[in-house]
Amino acid sequence: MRIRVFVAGKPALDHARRGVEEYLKRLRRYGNFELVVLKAGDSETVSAHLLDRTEGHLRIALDERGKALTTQQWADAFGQWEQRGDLKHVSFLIGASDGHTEALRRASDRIWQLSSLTLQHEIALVVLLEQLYRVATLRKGEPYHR
Ligand SMILES: C[S@@+](CC[C@H](N)C(=O)[O-])C[C@H]1O[C@@H](n2cnc3c(N)ncnc32)[C@H](O)[C@@H]1O
Repeated sequence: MRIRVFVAGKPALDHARRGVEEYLKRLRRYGNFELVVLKAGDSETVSAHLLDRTEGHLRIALDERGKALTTQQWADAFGQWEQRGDLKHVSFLIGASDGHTEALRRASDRIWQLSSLTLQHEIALVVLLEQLYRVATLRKGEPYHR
């Protein structure tokens, strides 16, 4: 199962770029994680590209209005997806400055939040990668998550 994180535009904020690099480096030990950076643009364009690039994937739209889950619930969801023999790609989708379009929300399998606060998209990316790292260590029984 390949886990992809999609974001529009390379992180420009220095602190976000360093956070992204750090968690991607840490995630390398845990298998198939990839960050895909799409061209930046308005919500319509970015959502259309996200849909185009994730055809056939299990799509998780990240959105402040989404469902709030615990880290353990994220880990349980990963476990269930792995049990499914048919699931090759799970993709996490971060939206543009004005968020995801309604079409993308409808086409997503899950809509999850990272918090109920509105985060700048590069900060949302760092929080998401840290959470994926946390889930990976939790599932291996490693002591990072407590
Ligand atoms: C600046 S936010 C967009 C805010 C926009 N007003 C909206 O209604 O979605 C850009 C992207 O960052 C991600 N994001 C920001 N805050 C988030 C949160 N608390 N939980 C999950 N994703 C978030 C989402 O993918 C969002 O589309």
